[in-house]
Amino acid sequence: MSQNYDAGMYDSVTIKHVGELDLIEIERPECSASLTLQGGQLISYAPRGEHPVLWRNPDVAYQKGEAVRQGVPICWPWFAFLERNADPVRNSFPIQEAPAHGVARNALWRLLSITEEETSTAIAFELNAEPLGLKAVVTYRLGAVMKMELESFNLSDQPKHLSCALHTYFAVSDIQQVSVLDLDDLPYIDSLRGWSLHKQDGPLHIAEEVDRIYYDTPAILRIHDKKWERFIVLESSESRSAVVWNPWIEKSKRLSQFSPDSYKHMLCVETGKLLNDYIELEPGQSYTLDLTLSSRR
Ligand SMILES: O=P(O)(O)OC[C@H]1O[C@H](O)[C@H](O)[C@@H](O)[C@@H]1O
Repeated sequence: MSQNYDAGMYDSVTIKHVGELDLIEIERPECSASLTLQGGQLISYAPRGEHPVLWRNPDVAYQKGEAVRQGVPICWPWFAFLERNADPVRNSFPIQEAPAHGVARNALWRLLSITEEETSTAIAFELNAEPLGLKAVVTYRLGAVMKMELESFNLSDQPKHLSCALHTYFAVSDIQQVSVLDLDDLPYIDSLRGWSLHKQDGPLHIAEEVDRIYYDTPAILRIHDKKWERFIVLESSESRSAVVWNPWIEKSKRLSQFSPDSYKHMLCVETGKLLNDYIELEPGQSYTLDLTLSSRR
């Protein structure tokens, strides 16, 4: 690893070079996981003895400067195309040709700390986005559950408004066997139907391309997987919006690092601060978005 770091200091941590990136691998009695400094990203996570919570993409490229389509890419400090964001977010970043999903996921973050705790390993990364007047720190706690916190800091002397998403690729047995619970009655924007507003009726079953932003989401969302007889539970005390995305057949053909059949084995539920649920930061202020993932019978 290019950064000053001695893997030998930690029982649960090893470093592996894959493609062009270094992966930090965690093996503990409670779980296995891997992370990379690029994107400050969690790449894999599986509680011991269980199906992985995060999808393992067989086509993933570990290339410098290219987002890794797996795990939890961090979309920050805006989600999707900047021009699709609320006015205060757009106005905070008066830049030409803003990259989709912000600047964090392709950038090299700095390792801040690794701490071995009694039942988890904690790892923190920092991204100094000085030109945007911002800094981000992400902290992961990897144990029988996965806890992460994404802190955004306003380093500038102007108020800043930002959006973000924890673009989580979940592993599913078979996309036709899963449903997303806890969305009933919620409003959502459907980006595949001209960004029109709709209302969810019952659990969400995926049987075609889906790309939606749900509002007013509760603190807990669940993905029910009938075949694997499990619920993945997403908990966030701060997020009130979430994207649900599956590219299905046609869009899969246009995606990088994605096999034609991969849509059957993944589902993105992206806990976030999106559209009008954006983050407001006064100069010097910070904000923490939290997410806990667990797998239950
Ligand atoms: O291909 P990417 O830039 O990684 O984006 C992948 C997907 O991210 C989100 O889920 C968006 O809602 C989708 O519209 C987009 O296709």
